[in-house]
Amino acid sequence: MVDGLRLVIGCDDAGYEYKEILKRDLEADERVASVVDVGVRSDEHTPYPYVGAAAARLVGAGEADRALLVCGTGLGVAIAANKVPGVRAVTAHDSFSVERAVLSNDAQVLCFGQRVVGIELARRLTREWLGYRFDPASPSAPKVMAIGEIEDQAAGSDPAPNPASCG
Ligand SMILES: O=C[C@H](O)[C@H](O)COP(=O)(O)O
Repeated sequence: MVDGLRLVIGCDDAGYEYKEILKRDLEADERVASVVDVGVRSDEHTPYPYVGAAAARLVGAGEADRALLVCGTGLGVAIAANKVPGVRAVTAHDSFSVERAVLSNDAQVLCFGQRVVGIELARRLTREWLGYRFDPASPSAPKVMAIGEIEDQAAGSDPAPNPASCG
């Protein structure tokens, strides 16, 4: 993946104000190629699982590189997004966790809680997040692959993962 990230942004009604602010920031960032807004709009009240899953499906299908999601806590949208095959979503409200979410976990989805973190910190964390790229040759890569193997096994298509494969 190179610069020019294709992003998705979404929220429930508890995350709407932050979503709008972060969306404007992303649209103005030269590292961002596109931003697709999956809602909600100001007059919508779609429950967070549907918004989280809609954003994650675009990532899982390869139509977007990453998603940024906001709900009250950042927890519900992450749980919903993680139900989509191939998607790794995290909630992170500190700089180190945002860095490791990409560099250790190759997480494509970052989630914030509007009721948890201040807007200026959320904006800063979003800027930092855009600068990280997962290295598929790093020692973290086999562990990320193991997550996929566990997912395949849970879907009933693969044998139980072998911990030795993580080194
Ligand atoms: O994780 C859930 C979110 O915080 C959501 O915005 C609020 O959910 P609730 O209304 O069920 O508390």
